[in-house]
Amino acid sequence: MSELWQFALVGLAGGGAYALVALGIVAVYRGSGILNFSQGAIGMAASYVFWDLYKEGDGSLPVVPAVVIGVLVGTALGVAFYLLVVRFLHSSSEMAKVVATLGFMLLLQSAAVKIYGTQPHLLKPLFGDGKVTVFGAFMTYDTLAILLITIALGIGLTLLFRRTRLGMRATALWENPQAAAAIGVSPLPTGITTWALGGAMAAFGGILLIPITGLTPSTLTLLVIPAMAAALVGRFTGIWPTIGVGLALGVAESLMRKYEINSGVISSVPFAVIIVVVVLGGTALPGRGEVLLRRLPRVSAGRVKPVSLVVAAVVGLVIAGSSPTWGSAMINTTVFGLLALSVLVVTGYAGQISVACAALAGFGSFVAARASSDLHLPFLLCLLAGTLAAVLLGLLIGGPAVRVRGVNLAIITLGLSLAVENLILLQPSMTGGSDGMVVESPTLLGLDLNPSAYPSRYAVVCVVVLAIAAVAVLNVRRGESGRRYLAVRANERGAASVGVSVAGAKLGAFATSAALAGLAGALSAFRFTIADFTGYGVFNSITTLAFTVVGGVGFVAGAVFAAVTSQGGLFANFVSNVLDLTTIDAWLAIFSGLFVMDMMIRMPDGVILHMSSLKDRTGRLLASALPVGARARRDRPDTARAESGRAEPAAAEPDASKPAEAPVTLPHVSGVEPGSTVLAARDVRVTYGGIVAVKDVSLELAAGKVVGVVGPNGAGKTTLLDALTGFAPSALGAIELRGRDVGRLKAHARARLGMGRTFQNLELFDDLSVRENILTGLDGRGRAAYLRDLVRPRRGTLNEAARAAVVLLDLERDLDTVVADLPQGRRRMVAIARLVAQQPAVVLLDEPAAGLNGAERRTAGELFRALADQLGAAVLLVEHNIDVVAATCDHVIVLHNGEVLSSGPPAEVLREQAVRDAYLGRLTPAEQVPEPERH
Ligand SMILES: Nc1ncnc2c1ncn2[C@@H]1O[C@H](COP(=O)(O)OP(=O)(O)OP(=O)(O)O)[C@@H](O)[C@H]1O
Repeated sequence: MSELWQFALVGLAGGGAYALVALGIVAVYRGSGILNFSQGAIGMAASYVFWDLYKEGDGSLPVVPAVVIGVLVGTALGVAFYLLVVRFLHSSSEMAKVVATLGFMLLLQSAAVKIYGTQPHLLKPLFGDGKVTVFGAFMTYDTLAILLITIALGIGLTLLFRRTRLGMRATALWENPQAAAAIGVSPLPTGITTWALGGAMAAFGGILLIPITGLTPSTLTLLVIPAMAAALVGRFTGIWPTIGVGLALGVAESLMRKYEINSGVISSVPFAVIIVVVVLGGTALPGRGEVLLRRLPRVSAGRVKPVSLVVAAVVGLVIAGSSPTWGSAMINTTVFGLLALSVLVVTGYAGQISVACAALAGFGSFVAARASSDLHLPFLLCLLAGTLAAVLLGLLIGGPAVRVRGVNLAIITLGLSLAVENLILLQPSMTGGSDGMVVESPTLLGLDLNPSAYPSRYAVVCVVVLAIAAVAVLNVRRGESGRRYLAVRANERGAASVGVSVAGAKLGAFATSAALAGLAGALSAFRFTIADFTGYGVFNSITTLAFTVVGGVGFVAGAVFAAVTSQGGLFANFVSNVLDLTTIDAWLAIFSGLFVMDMMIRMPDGVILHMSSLKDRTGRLLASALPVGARARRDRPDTARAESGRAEPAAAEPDASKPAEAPVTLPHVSGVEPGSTVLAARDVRVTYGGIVAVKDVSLELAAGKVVGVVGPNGAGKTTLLDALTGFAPSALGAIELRGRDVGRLKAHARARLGMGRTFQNLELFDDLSVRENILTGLDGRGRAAYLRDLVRPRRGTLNEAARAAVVLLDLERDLDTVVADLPQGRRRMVAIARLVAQQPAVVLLDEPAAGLNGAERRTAGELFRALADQLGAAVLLVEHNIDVVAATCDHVIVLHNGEVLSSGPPAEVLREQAVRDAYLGRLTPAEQVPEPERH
């Protein structure tokens, strides 16, 4: 027992350092809304300065002034990064913010390697060898100091955010930046202060940790991962939960050390526990209002341009074959290119910030090498084995993405990559350690491809593989799976409402991405006679993500750009061998970090989009100088659209824009008898904590009838819709759709069975075109699409119902317009067209006429009626506008405080005194409830 206690006390030192770094992350997040992945790197840089000055008494300064200067350096780094980078990112995407901090991390890390090298430095305890006794066990002065400082900073930060004007301003800015800006709160003072504090805490944590972990550029930089995990449990704002988890992590690691548990396990298990906690606390779909409208990186239309492809492949082959050095650089480039494509699929298309590609590649490499060295499988089968193994691991790493999103997912994937690295890739018993594993020389059709002997031959194979992968990734973009990914990336709730399995799409993206990474790793396994797996650390994942985002994370050309400029790639070979600048490598790494930050400020959509718009502008300039005939030939209408990443028109389909010869009608939903009960709900109840939002509501919806639901704000109308459609996880009660119990089905499964809905805030896919928004509701739902689209993408066509809706709602001209560019009234029409296209048997409309003008409201009212009369659907209409309700509905239900106050024909119900009191009380006696136009 006392021994356990002793180990627990020892663990408090490391845990305190985790907590200190994590507290810095919390301070910075609360002050500027940014999760600083460079927190550990700031601590590392400051620690090197301290170590340089102190060097265990050999330097020029005693410990205290050296610590003070180290902490000041950390403070200055934090403030400088805020002033030069962060403050320009306030309206940037989450991804740009993450990548900018990763860029700073790369900059500090490569600068430290350049200046100090990678050899570890050790220090004796900073506060001497003294100890205090705590319940029979010893605690060193260092540990005591770390603990006291952590607790003092915890109290200080709590007071800062609760009691000071600056802290309250920080909270205001964090909770509602627009409102805070409107009352004149400037983000600058809070930003500077919190980044200064963050930098100081990172420095403190780093310096105090040197005697425990030693000092290397990577150890302290990677401290950010457990620190992020601790801050994640405290949701990046809770100071004391963060401290508690940080300390617990350190203690757990120390206790495992007592039982001599494998070091890989020690560094992975506590973290794994945190991941489980966070994943269990996550949700399958974001809640109402949780989806923030944010700018997403642009994505290409996915057109394969055969000429560009052939030119690129020929250039690649020529370079690959030109000399062994270029061949080698080409192998590096293509391997990086595959990794970048893997990032493109999961992060660019599906919007999941995953920092795991190197771990997946490492695993693919490991399995391919084992297949060669143990099973002596032929080269191609080894590649296949590596690829498939990575897919399995990818599904495992992607698992949390089903319930965790955004930067939280970035942290979790980082942690899982670290676990893969520690548990598999760095385990000598499995991989042969630094000795590596002997692989057989690769051959193809009898041709020896041994990269050491024939780098050009192997490079040619790699170029062909990359070209095929690039075409497959472009195909995915044009297919059903691509639309699913983009729908999920844009709006998970909207995607589920049209029947897309959000979890399925995320896992599909993770699997495809893992296949590409695994293939990259498998190709690398044969790079030399001995495969080693030490080069697949999290820094490689970070660099790949950062470079791909800089190139353009939505564009295959962006991935190629990232590959060409990567370490050891074609550009680096050009600089070191053609320009003969052999010492450039370290500088290139430093410039890369600077470049990444600069790009996130100036061109967050990537270099490629910028180059393409430059090309566009030059083209237009040239065109204006050309004779008229030549100009007409040049100005093909689809050029700008394809290059700007806008959607291209789908394959041949009847032209919806032609004037209709007969009045357009919506085609009848098949298999639904007019007047039959389509949806029956009994005793539906939804609670949110202590609030009962819907109290035992029962209702029936019949085909061809419109039921209106009215009630004051907060009556529970939307919650009732959420419960019926599967968006309220806490809902109880029985819900039957066409006689089938759907109460336990997820939202997307109910949508597939014919339950269509709109949302108050529309939940459209803002960065997709109107046509693509509608197509997402029409696409097939099979899993086969994830494989089939790689080869034969289904571009999709608008069905009869969609075409009719497009004409009825006057959307013909907007079909290829990106939805974000439409005014609100037109966006409402898109939401309705997307719904109609699915030909649902039940239609649930949540305030669909809100914000429409008088004429638009009348058209909308007619359309809601047509949904029942022509489409034959059972319609439930939540609406505040009594004119619309009276004119459209056959039956009205009045909700008040979650309960049915009254129900019946509109003319009767809307006249009831109790209803008027509850909801219509604002009407004067002179005002009459209009007579319904029909029953
Ligand atoms: N996610 C949630 N967490 C906690 N309470 C919630 C949540 N969603 C809704 N509520 C509460 O449930 C009650 C019903 O809200 P709901 O939005 O369904 O009403 P509503 O009739 O649709 O109102 P409105 O007309 O303003 O849209 C309200 O008291 C609301 O505050």
